[in-house]
Amino acid sequence: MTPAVRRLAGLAADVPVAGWLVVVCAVVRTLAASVVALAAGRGVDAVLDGRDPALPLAVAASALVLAALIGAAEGVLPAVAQGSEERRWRAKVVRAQLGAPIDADESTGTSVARATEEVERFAHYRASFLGPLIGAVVVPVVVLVVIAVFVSAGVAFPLAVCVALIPPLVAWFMTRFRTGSGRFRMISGRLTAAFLETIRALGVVRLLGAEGQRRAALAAQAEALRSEAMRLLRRNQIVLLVTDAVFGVVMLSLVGVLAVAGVSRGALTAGTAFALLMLTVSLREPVDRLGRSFYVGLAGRAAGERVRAVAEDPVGGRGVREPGAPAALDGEDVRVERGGRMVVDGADLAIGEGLTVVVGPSGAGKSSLALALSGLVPASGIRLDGEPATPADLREVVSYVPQRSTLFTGSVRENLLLGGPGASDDELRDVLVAAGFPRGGAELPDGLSTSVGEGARGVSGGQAQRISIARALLTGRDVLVADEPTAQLDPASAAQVVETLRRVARRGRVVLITHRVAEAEDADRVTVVEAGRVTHSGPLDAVRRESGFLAAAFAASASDASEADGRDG
Ligand SMILES: Nc1ncnc2c1ncn2[C@@H]1O[C@H](COP(=O)(O)OP(=O)(O)OP(=O)(O)O)[C@@H](O)[C@H]1O
Repeated sequence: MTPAVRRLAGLAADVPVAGWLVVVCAVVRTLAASVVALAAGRGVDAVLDGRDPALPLAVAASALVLAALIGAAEGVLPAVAQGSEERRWRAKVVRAQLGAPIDADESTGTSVARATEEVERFAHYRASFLGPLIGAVVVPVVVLVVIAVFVSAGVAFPLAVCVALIPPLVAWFMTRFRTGSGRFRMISGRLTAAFLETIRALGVVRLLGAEGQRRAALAAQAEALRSEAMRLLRRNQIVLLVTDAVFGVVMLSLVGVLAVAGVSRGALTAGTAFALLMLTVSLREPVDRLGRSFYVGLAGRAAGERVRAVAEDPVGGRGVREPGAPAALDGEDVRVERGGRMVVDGADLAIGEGLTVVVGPSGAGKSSLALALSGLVPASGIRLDGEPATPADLREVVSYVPQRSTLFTGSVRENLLLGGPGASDDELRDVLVAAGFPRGGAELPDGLSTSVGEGARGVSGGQAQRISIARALLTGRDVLVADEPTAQLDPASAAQVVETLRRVARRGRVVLITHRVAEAEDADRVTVVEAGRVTHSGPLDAVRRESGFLAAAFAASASDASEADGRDG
């Protein structure tokens, strides 16, 4: 299949049933309009010849009513299809976004825009653009056949050449406009993200007294969006003008010349020449429609690519692993790109049984590696049971606990059930015991029914982190990756969380990313990440001897501890 054929096949696959109905309606309506033109021509001839034009005019009037009725149906079909297309694609996107985090680097603004305006544009494109687009190709062919059969093949041929120039012309304009709408999208996405950020951090903005600055920044971005929209509209108008000029001036002039020549040679009657002019007008109509909605086509196609990338991302991975056989997770020459820069660049690592503690300087790439291992940002080089693993494969075997615990408004029970739908209260209590609540959650004010608010209000930071670990354990996945779970906790809570992870690691595999090197005591292996690579990995004592970073970090940690002791003493 050539790329052009593949593109056409892809286009046809995108047309919903209503779109094909629109095409059928357009063809039938064109045939009815052709009957109107030809019968009107006969009427003109009848009048000029002094015959009764009643019959041809009655035929023309009936065909006109039919064409009008079909035209009305053509107007309603896309509107009906738009609603169902929108519901269908929005459900797919939301399911994919909830089912598996696509990419931790994607901004909230982008995710929201995709589930709202991009779905809307894509639905509009499928429901209202593709049918008329196919109509724009099919209808002129029907008109040309009518002209060849009922008017003159000699006239149909030069018109066919003229019509054949339309698709390349429109395609040329479309490719020119692609970059323009890409910029619009980017500016629009940034504005959405900036609005969301400001709303979320309104308290901080007020405390800083920075309302004016934020307002000015948002106004500047809104102005950039407005002027980009105007630029796009201007370009759109140019396209309309050019297509109008080609069809209005060139085509009608050509037909006018052909009609006059035909009549003066006696090859055409005046009525047939009149019919030819009317038919030429309906030859223009689909291109007019296309011209009016071509921006819908451009924006919709681009939105469709992004909607599809999410909606059709396989939420599930391989799904073929034997239950009970723990996944072997390792990486060779692991690379992770973020923001256009390679932030993990050639890391080799093995995640064995027990506790693997990952340490390294700030900005070395530890969090990026943790996200990649969890299937939350794309990476190359990660293997599962010796085979290259996709993010979807990894999400089936790895659970992830981030630095800030994510608990949703609701009860502890509801939050836990997100990790193990259908788990009984006894199972929830067991998992809470494993996560450092020896009384299975009875130590919380209301047990499993304790309410937590947005973020984790209602329980302490350490408790929230241990509830998050319990929820991760409920997923039953083989590897638990925790990225600095103690960074925001006081020493006592941090110690409880680390103790919990050590306990969990006794029965499985835990990867703990941390700044506190003391948490590496008792680890089964310590991995040092520096400048995007694993520089040392092995038992703590060996790595401590070999890694300058780790030796220095332990020395700093010991002097911090003795200073603290000195103060306490
Ligand atoms: N979302 C992002 N987009 C672009 N670059 C990013 C993103 N997140 C992190 N980076 C860059 O990737 C590099 C590694 O960051 P990462 O957070 O993985 O390091 P880290 O070792 O975990 O650092 P820290 O210990 O300070 O948390 C940094 O240079 C950072 O600027």
